Amino acid sequence: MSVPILLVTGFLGSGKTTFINGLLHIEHGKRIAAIVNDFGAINIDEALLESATDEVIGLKNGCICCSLQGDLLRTLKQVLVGAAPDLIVIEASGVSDPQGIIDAVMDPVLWPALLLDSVICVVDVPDMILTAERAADPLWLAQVMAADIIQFSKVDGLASSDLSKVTMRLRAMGKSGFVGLDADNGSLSALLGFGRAEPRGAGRATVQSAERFATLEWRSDAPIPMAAFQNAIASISPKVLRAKGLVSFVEKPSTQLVFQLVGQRATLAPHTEDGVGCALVFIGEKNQFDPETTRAVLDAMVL
Ligand SMILES: Nc1nc2c(ncn2[C@@H]2O[C@H](COP(=O)(O)OP(=O)(O)OP(=O)(O)O)[C@@H](O)[C@H]2O)c(=O)[nH]1
Repeated sequence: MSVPILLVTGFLGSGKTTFINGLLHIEHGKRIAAIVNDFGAINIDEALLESATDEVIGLKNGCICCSLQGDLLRTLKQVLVGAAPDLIVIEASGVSDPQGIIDAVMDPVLWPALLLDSVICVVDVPDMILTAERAADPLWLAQVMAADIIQFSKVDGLASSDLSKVTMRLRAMGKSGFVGLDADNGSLSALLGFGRAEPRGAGRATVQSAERFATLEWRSDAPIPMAAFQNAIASISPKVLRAKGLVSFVEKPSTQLVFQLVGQRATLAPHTEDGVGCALVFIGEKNQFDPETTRAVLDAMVL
């Protein structure tokens, strides 16, 4: 029997990892392998999902829709060796056009053993409301249009009229499958089988992201002062689309925290494991975000 694949796509910081984490924590009795792709060299998503499932495989430093397509196929073959899982969840990076991944998993050699079941696009509802240009972004559009199912994220506290407006806009784009309004109430059975009947021939030309985005990986073995970190992030954030990683502060050096920045919203949350030092990744549009200037700001925190 073929192993179903659930492909989770969505823009940078839309909530893909959070959604998958929610899914993996539901009591479903299935053995799930998760393949997560981060654009940068630090695969924080892999670390965040590790406690939730049997097998998490991180593919980093590129995009599984283009430069890492070969790695994705090798990984899928490896996952199928021995006792195959009941389900494979693939998290695309926020800069991936899912069409490249859809094309890759339709590989004729793998096809009998795998079935691309459903493509889910996580849509950040407040971002769609507040960022006027989002709906015209070719990458965002490619992610939404490739999806069988739209999963709304960040709807807590949102007016129902805002949610209706967003739903209507997506319906006008031809989208009809909407499930779960937060990561906790999505259930596997509601997600599987959705797109199975969809014809998925060789796709359209994919949206290329390599020319559009720049990334920076920044590490420090030493903890950093919290105030210096806050100041550095305040000065960097206007030019950054997404940042995430682990940080530890001199005020509590052996406690690592998970740092998340989406747009202008930054959060720090406890990490499940203790550790010292920082490993952060920043992503921005090349025409706004300069990795070397950003590195200098971050380096100044530890001098
Ligand atoms: N309030 C709220 N916050 C959310 C929700 N989903 C995600 N977030 C927050 O949004 C931030 C980004 O979430 P992730 O799940 O890492 O997003 P992602 O799409 O995996 O990000 P990338 O893969 O880096 O593009 C984190 O700070 C999450 O805690 C949600 O439904 N509600």
